[in-house]
Amino acid sequence: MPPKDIINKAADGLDALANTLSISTSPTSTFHSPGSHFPASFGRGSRPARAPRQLKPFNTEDIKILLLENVNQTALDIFNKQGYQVEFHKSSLPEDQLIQKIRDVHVIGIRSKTKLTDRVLAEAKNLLVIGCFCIGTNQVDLEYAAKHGIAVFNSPFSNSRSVAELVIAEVISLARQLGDRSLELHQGRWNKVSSKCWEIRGKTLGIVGYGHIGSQLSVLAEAMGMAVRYYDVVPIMSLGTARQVGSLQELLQQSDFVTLHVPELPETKDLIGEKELNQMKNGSYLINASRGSVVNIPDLINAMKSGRIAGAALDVYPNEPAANGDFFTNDLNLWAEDLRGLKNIILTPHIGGSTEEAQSAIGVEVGDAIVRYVNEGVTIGAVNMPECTLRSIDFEQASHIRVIFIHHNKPGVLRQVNAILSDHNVEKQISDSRGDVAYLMADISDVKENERKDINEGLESLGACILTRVLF
Ligand SMILES: NC(=O)C1=CN([C@@H]2O[C@H](COP(=O)(O)OP(=O)(O)OC[C@H]3O[C@@H](n4cnc5c(N)ncnc54)[C@H](O)[C@@H]3O)[C@@H](O)[C@H]2O)C=CC1
Ligand SMILES: O=C(O)C(=O)COP(=O)(O)O
Repeated sequence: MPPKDIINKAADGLDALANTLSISTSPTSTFHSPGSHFPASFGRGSRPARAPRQLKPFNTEDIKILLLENVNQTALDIFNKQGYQVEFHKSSLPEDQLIQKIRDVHVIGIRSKTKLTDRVLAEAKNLLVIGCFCIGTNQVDLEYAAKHGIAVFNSPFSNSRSVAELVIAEVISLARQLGDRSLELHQGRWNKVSSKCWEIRGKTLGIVGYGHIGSQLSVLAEAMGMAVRYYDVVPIMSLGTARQVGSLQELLQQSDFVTLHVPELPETKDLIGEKELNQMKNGSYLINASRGSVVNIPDLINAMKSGRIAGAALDVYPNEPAANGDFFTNDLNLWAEDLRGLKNIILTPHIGGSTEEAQSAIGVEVGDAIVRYVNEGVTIGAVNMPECTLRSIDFEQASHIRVIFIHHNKPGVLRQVNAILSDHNVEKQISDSRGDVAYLMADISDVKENERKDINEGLESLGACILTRVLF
């Protein structure tokens, strides 16, 4: 009978998982070489390049992955190529079903809708990694995940351009009241007006949050002849002739259009409410494609009814329907029908990042990151773990193993780890910490099959252990 305990989550007693993963040193024909993600010279200095060995920690067919929210086909292709068992859903799941399913899987892939709270994650005893196939990670309890040895990856900028282009379209559409004119004609009404319709040339765009999306938008807006001002909590280099202003109030007072591109944080909740709407220019416009919590929508409704705000475009809402075809009514958000009844408001169903280009790029980016993490333990790009990598094990190094040890960041742990590894030659090692959690990778040479188990059990027995994985 082959030895089985290759992955163990010490804190949670992961016997069930361990029993499903059997050791095998012969890669299947579907196995995709993780080494191919890095240039051949990666980290090698002047040594001649040698073929990287595929780490094969276990039968990859045993890895179970739950993909929700219509994650792109590109990711499915990557996981299928690995032989992972993929369960795919087009929408998010109600919490009780999510809890049921998450108990079983090693990987979960979500987008912005699925909330992975501590309550849900507490049930995820087998979970190694979460892939957010989007930019935002506010839907995941990142700290809880890290403390339980669960890495989280996202795609930090693959849909930024799509959001920026949508916002440009909305600036013009609001200035020309396109939504209303189109709706009227769809209803058979001809209504040719120029009153309160404007060119955007020469107008000021105020960007709140000058990160990946805000700065991309800045370039597009200037190309359309707009003046750009931005407010951010950190100093950021201006692109083109855009100018950073010192306060949100200053930005609101100067801008004809205000657009929000901040993450969901406690500090950005209701960032725009009654006070801020009153600071905006009379007849100005508000665009929110960040998160629904950033704007106080009842206050916006009042400001639009009073005419202070001449138009708005919203792509995100505090509560969003779970699936296409679901209704956007007062059952979901108390003010939904009031909002829908306003003039010159563009309401879109969270489609800022929903383009073919963005979704296929995100599928590849997050899919690859997950495979690298599962197969090689590489955390580059993780949002809640220290970022560590080691150059791949060479093909000739057949008896080398890679040890991954996620642990509490306490004094003396590395001494204990090295005592366990001291009978072997540690070829290379890296260790880094992020808050309370530390991550160690070590490649060890000439380890016999029976010694792998000893190393695994030795590391697992340390009090600081969160998760030990032995890959070979
Ligand atoms: N509607 C959609 O489909 C999409 C929405 N998003 C949302 O857009 C957000 C922004 O995305 P990125 O530009 O990629 O993020 P980013 O992290 O590159 O930039 C965010 C910027 O906001 C700034 N910031 C943080 N708190 C602030 C505050 N209180 N006031 C002013 N600035 C503040 C940060 O310093 C940073 O420069 C994401 O977090 C996500 O929630 C992202 C992609 C698609
Ligand atoms: O990337 C983000 O943060 C987004 O908001 C896009 O979310 P989605 O992938 O459309 O659920």
